[in-house]
Amino acid sequence: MAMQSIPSFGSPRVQVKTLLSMILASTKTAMQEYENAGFSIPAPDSPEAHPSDFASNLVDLQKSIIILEGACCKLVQTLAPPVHMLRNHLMTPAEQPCLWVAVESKIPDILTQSPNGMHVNEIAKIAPKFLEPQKLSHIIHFLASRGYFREVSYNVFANNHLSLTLLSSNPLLSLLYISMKIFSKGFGSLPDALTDLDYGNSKDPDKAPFIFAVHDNFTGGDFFDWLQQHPIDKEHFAAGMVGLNNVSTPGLHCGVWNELPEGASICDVGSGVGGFSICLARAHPSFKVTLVDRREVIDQAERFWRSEYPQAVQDQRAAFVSGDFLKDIPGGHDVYFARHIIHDWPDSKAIVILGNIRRAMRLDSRLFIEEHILPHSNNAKDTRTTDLTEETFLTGSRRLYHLDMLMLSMMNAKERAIHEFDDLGSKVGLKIIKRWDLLETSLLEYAIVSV
Ligand SMILES: C[S@@+](CC[C@H](N)C(=O)[O-])C[C@H]1O[C@@H](n2cnc3c(N)ncnc32)[C@H](O)[C@@H]1O
Repeated sequence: MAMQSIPSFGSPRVQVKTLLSMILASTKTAMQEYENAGFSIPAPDSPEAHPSDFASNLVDLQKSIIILEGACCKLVQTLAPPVHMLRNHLMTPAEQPCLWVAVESKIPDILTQSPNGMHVNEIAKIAPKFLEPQKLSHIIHFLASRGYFREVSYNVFANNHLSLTLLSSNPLLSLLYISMKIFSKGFGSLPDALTDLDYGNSKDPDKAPFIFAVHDNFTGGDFFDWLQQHPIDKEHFAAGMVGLNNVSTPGLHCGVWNELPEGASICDVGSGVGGFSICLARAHPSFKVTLVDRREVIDQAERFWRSEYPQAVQDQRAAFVSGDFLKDIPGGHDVYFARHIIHDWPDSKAIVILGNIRRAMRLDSRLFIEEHILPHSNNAKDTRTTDLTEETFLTGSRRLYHLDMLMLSMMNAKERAIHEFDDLGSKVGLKIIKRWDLLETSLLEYAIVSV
């Protein structure tokens, strides 16, 4: 897509025109991408999934959607009175709980039996948990106003394209659960935790805002320690990570994995249950994958692989090592890979993890870190642009800053800009030698610079 840019100081009229042309261009690109991939444009009211829903390689489509979304928001923000925007933000707390009521009561699953719609009284009768029909009507009306479900006639609802994402088979819903039940505790305590003398000044994960919220009922430690003491939450966290992998596979499609020799051994540091490495092992059956995580998670990982990919376990192409990456990481692998690990930790601990990986590496080992990268820069000439460019909308994606806040509130950690990843590496004799753009994340390759 051609890049458009105007100075941020252009007149509002010019800005509006630029935004409109971005909206037009990105809409055309999105439509073209569907056509190029052989798909029709999805119908929002359709009660059936669209074949593109499961296509993870439509990167240009995803890019055009990010630009379209950013430009639409900016346009509304430009033209709307500011209190309009503020009032919109005041409404967000109801969204996740209402979505979760729909999921837990299996409303989308129930509606698949009735594509032309079902009365709310009937839905309430079939729902697995007690739901008072009038209250349920409030919930579904609210969700329909947000684009989930279609109201066919008064109080008669049908699934639509968006509500299909709430089917109980979608593992990503575990992220909705942890977001609503767990992450909300961290966010909710931010104002008090940030101004608390003890917690506010600390960069220790054991003193993160989330721990401030739960400390009365917690024996101490960081969020991952807390998770181990809460089995249902732990299961949801693992499932959510797997679900996330299903919607963010460009990392797998990036050419680097094809460069590796047959039989390469890959150490997935902080693997979780192996949402990424199970896809990697399937795509490259000669690779040997070693998963490293906390003991309880590694037990969970082994169960997950035995159920999802037993052949790999039987052929000893997957090994499960319990350990603490803040202490030690198994040595001698061809490749070290860590996805969404460094962002979980403040600098002092991130340096320890990278240092341990560095010590585990052979001189010819390769190291790949997959993370979100903030668009800040420490180069004065290269500071984040305030121009209205497509690049601005891509890198300034709101999800990035949401994650940054999430890391702060859960672990006193953060998302980082590229120079911060450079700085971390330089502390332990590593240097970034290549960056692959994976749309929302980047894959950074580090090499050893000092022995
Ligand atoms: C955000 S998850 C990322 C999981 C996986 N890399 C992925 O992308 O799906 C962070 C992982 O780090 C693990 N972890 C946290 N502290 C750890 C420690 N001290 N040693 C080993 N693993 C740890 C957690 O159990 C969790 O599985």
